[in-house]
Amino acid sequence: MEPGPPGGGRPHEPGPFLSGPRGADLAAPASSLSVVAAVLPAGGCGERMGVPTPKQFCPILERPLISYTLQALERVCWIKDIVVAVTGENIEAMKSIIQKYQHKRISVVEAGMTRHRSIFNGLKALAEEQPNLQLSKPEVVIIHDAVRPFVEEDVLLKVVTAAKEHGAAGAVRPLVSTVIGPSADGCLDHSLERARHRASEMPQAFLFDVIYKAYQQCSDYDLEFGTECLQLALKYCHTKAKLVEGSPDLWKVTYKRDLYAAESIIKERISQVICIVMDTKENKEHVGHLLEEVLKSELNHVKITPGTLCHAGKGLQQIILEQCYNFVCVNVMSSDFQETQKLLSLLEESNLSILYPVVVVSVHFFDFKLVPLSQKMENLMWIREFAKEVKKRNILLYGLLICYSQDEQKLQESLRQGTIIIAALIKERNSGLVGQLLVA
Ligand SMILES: Nc1ccn([C@@H]2O[C@H](COP(=O)(O)OP(=O)(O)OP(=O)(O)O)[C@@H](O)[C@H]2O)c(=O)n1
Ligand SMILES: O=C(CO)[C@H](O)[C@H](O)COP(=O)(O)O
Repeated sequence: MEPGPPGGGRPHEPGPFLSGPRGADLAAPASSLSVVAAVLPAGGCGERMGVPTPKQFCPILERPLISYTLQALERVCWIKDIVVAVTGENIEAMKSIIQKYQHKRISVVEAGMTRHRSIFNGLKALAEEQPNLQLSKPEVVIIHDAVRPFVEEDVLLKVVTAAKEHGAAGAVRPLVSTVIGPSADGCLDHSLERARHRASEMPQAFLFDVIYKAYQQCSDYDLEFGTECLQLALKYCHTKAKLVEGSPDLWKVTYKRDLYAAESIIKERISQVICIVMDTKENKEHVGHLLEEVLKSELNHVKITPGTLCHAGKGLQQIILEQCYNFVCVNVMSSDFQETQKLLSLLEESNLSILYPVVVVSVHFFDFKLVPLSQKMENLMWIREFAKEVKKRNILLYGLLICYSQDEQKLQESLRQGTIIIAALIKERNSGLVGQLLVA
């Protein structure tokens, strides 16, 4: 990964939840003087996923799942240190992920044979001086599974604030299915009243001294078979955890289908804003403006924002800050790819595509009556070369040829067809289609 321009920081997390700079609308935990750290157990083998790669390293849009979880935690500026526990054989892979995706404030420790042992190793790294790690004991520690990528700042804040008051806190969800207890002969012994029970999810937070003492005292049986940190705090420190209602997105990626669900959520989040760039602003009759209007009316759930490539890309910098990962570039006035090439250079210079694939649809209008199709196609075939080049930087370039007609009705029909194609390209982010020229 090549470094970006000076000051061109890594982009923010997309999604409907952040309006300004990361977490600007959320205050730091109750007392802003408290030091908060996080421990992420990531040393499992993902048996239930049924694939050779441990699920935390499985790719979603070509980036490992764990990187999304790290991103969700590191964007919270009041979390000082994030300790990740991975198996010895994955330590180097983990370090490369941290470097490649420019994660900050992360320390890596060796995982244990069970989740509880991995968490304990993370806590030890925070409590005791470690030769290669510069960590200090926090007042509050968050524990969060590396395979729950959609944790939001508001729930982290809620569990931390509750942990400061109660000693321990954890996110819960209503049960989806009823929990039943079977007897030894495989028959129903008893069932729990669903409305009176909750599913324990993550994140959880603890006063550090409470959870560390609990882990130091707990039995080998607890470390081997236990699945609930809140229970350890109760059993060994008599600390009754406060339960905080969490969102459905906190679920744990466990089975293969969960990877598909996670990918859909991520794609949905990064498809909410489309920037339309064109080589003229003044002329309202410009066909690019007509396309903009159709995009706005057909994709009314998406924010369509005009972008400018003039003034050394200042307009684009702003759009990058607004977490836009989709660009429609209209080439009309300039020669075939001039505007698209300008846009691609600016995107390549920025760090926008480090975390998510950026879609660029290069739009070209074409009047059958004026230019022979073969001649136009010959020029546009260059798109394949450009696409191959920018794919290396995680930019997905597609071409779209829209038939231009003097007949207004026909033109509107082509524009609507073009909009459908643009929406599909953005939604799918299909890397197999890069460099293809689609016709509307
Ligand atoms: N020895 C272990 C086992 C699990 N974990 C971590 O604990 C979290 C939740 O555990 P789980 O979903 O059970 O993960 P796996 O043990 O990997 O999955 P499976 O039970 O299907 O094997 C995961 O981030 C996992 O990597 C860990 O750090 N160390
Ligand atoms: O949901 C949880 C809350 O405590 C844990 O993630 C879960 O219990 C871990 O167990 P396992 O590793 O066996 O899935």
